[in-house]
Amino acid sequence: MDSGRESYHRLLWIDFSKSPVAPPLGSNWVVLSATSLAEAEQLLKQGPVPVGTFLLHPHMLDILPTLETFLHHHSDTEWVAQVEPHLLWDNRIREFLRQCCHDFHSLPIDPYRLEVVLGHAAGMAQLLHSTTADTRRHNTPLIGESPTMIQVMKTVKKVARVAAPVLITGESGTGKELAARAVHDESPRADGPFEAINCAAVPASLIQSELFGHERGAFTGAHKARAGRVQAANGGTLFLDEIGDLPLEVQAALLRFLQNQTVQKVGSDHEETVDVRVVAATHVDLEAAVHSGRFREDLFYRLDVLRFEMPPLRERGHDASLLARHFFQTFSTDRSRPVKGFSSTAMEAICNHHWPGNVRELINRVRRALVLSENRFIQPADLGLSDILTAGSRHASLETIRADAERQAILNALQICEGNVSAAARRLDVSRITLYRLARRHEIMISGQETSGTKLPTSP
Ligand SMILES: Nc1ncnc2c1ncn2[C@@H]1O[C@H](COP(=O)(O)OP(=O)(O)OP(=O)(O)O)[C@@H](O)[C@H]1O
Repeated sequence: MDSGRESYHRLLWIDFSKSPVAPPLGSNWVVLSATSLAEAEQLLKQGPVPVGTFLLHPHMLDILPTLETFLHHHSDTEWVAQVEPHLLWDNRIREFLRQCCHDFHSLPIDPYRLEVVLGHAAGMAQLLHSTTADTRRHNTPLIGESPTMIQVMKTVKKVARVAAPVLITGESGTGKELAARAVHDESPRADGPFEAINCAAVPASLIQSELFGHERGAFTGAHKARAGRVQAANGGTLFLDEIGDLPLEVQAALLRFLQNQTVQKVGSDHEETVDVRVVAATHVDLEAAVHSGRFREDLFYRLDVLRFEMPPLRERGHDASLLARHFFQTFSTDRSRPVKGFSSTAMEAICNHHWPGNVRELINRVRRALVLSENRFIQPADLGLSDILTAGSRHASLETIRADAERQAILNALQICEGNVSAAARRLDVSRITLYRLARRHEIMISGQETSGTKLPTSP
């Protein structure tokens, strides 16, 4: 395969309708259009196409099995379905999307959202094809060089070795799912399946059968028996995202499964044994949910065996700029006036922004800047961050600026010294005791002291 970055923006656009729509995409995409599977087949024969998308209309339910075979046959391409929203309630479509597609976009087309989804698919294709199958499995895809992220990566490796459940906490968009995948990839189960389910995204009435499957006729619309996600994860890992949103009755079933490694389909009277490792994630405080009666205490203790937190992006020092450069590379285009990179003020804005939406927000801002920027180098305004620098310089008191600089200097020193407190203290020309005191003041946690802020690793 051509290893050039541009080649990842080759896109196959399949529209089966009589009057196909013109793809509303930026010129960064090299679009190959097809109106039938035969035409698509011909185009795919001419060379690899990393991303493919097709419009799924209701009249196509009949050809779903043919489409499924076609997509499986071309599984080197990352497929994105464009679907009429009401079709998403059809179990066949849901299963089809889950089995055959990288992602889906609900119609009508929203060019910006569609570009984001296709961009992710292109990024994923690049990631998958630029590494061999072997190194892919053993390389964590988490990017970061800050002490907090290095600590996360070490923790991932440690927890991957054991079979106990893992609980990943952290704000939305910090990379909890990515970390869960890394746990799976580093574990002895790496060759098994990784099944992810977002408990908040599935309607409460469907989640039990989604997780554990159902027998034919178990409820209205259950035309045939189906295995659940737990069974699908047999031999691998089940990732339960937003576990705090699981309804109480499903929590009871999940607890039984965690205790016995057995599942019972909805409408069935017998249990099946499965071998599944559970990784759960939450952005809400599960302990508080237990106190308020929204989450079962016994389930909480079952899940909370190995816990780690994904730090918010604002606590990862220069990782924000590292990630910005990474996503810039991923989504960069071959436009006639290509954007070359970030201006120094844009980088400053990236480092100063609070990132409430974490890495997901960063991805979106970089993508938007790449599409909208009229400049050779991305400016703060292209990122929607022009206020940051001016607001920062207008309102921040000298004391705040000094405190920020002190905190950043400590984080940098610890990062450079790989968490070695003595070396970092020497570098900053302060005593170890002073460094511990300052770290406590700035809520930077170094092992051996108790604060609730940023956690940093220490060398032995
Ligand atoms: N350290 C990282 N390196 C590279 N990409 C990252 C990193 N962290 C997050 N991402 C990317 O950011 C996006 C959001 O990550 P992810 O979905 O894992 O977050 P999350 O914490 O599970 O979010 P939510 O709580 O909303 O489900 C994904 O596209 C992911 O690939």
